[in-house]
Amino acid sequence: MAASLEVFQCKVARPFESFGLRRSSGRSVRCSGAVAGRHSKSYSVTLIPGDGIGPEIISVAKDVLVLTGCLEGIKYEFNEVLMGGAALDATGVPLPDLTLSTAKQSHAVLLGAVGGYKWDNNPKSLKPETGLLQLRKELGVFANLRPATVYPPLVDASTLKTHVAHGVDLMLIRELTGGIYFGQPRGFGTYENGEEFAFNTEIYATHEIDRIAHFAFKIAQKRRGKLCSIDKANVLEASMLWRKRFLAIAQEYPDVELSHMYVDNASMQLIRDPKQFDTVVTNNIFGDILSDEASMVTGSIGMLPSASLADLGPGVFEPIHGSAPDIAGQDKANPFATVLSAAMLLRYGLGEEKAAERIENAVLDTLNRGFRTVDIYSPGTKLVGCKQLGEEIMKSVESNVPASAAV
Ligand SMILES: NC(=O)c1ccc[n+]([C@@H]2O[C@H](COP(=O)([O-])OP(=O)(O)OC[C@H]3O[C@@H](n4cnc5c(N)ncnc54)[C@H](O)[C@@H]3O)[C@@H](O)[C@H]2O)c1
Ligand SMILES: CC(C)[C@H](C(=O)O)[C@@H](O)C(=O)O
Ligand SMILES: [Mg+2]
Repeated sequence: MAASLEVFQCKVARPFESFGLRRSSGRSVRCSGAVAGRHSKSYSVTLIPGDGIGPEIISVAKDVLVLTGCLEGIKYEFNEVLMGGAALDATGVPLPDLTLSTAKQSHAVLLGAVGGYKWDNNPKSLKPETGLLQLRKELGVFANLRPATVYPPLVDASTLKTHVAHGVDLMLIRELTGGIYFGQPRGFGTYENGEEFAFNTEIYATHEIDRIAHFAFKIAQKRRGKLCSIDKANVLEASMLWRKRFLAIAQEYPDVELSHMYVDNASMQLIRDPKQFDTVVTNNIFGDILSDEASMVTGSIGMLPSASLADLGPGVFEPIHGSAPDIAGQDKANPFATVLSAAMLLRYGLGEEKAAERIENAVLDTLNRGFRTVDIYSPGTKLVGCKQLGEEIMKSVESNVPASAAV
């Protein structure tokens, strides 16, 4: 398998001239001289399309990144590599060495999703998802930001009542490299009577709790100063230590109001009154589950992006959803979560705040202009496929209507 090095080139479907882009050969495009001349910064980005709808949504997000770069003076060197099922088929392993080394050497990783029916019965070491977990662990991306924002034009897409969903803006922080996902011992066994058993270990060391706690308090400080830690400290020892450490570390953040909630209650409160939450922090497994739940408050799992960050080194930016094998290859996938992940890549991975805002403005503008994929469609809006939605997002990137001016 070879990484394809692509310097600031992409395939887009609409007339590139209107974006200040020009065709170089075939369907590839580059920035026109005038636009390209403004480039001052250059970053290497590892692209991992993965499986299922992964390639469809990554293609849109890449186009959006390139166009935004043209307009904001940012240049990328893209390295596209394999992971998950695609890597298993090509190389026999879910995370090839080349993928890991490429990711480690880059400024940021933009990921689609992995997994699919074909590999569902593989042994654990040969599952596509194992490649993703290895990548997260190897890059040390312990802090996973999953923002759930209800965009006003999408309030009708939420399955919740309008007054419940309207105005929701919460940041779920998930610990990503510890807990039951990685805890030892784990495995399968057989009792003497022949009955099979299987087990996993929910385990957190103090340093793992402390670093996610400091991270969460700092994010809460930048938001509305409210942090809710979600655990199961009435039952689980790992949660008892989690709560003890959060209480201790809270002393260092007197400006943040810390509260605690059991995970079963939290899953109910998220649906009852999601606006009560500002910043939420939880462990690996609870964060996985609660973020899928939070996504439906916003209208669709196709709307939630994520940023996975390490103390040092590249972050991983990916939608929270999976490879959606049920709609793969049908041009039905919602690319917004991946496009918003590209915005998080610019903000948290590269420190390019203005470019991140341009993409976020474009998402809101595209929604305001009425374009929807089927998962967020409601009567009176315009139903389009993944590709066409990508083209509409590109138009909005170019026009850059600020969110404050949005209708
Ligand atoms: N980060 C990842 O790579 C990741 C995350 C979750 C699941 N997975 C894998 O994905 C595969 C499928 O898992 P699943 O079905 O449980 O979850 P999923 O998130 O892939 O799909 C759940 C449902 O949501 C829909 N959906 C998901 N993303 C969508 C989008 N962008 N636009 C429109 N609809 C969308 C799907 O069509 C499906 O009906 C499994 O192999 C799983 O392990 C991977
Ligand atoms: C695919 C799987 C390993 C992954 C997880 O459980 O972390 C996914 O569900 C997610 O939310 O990113
Ligand atoms: Mg998940």
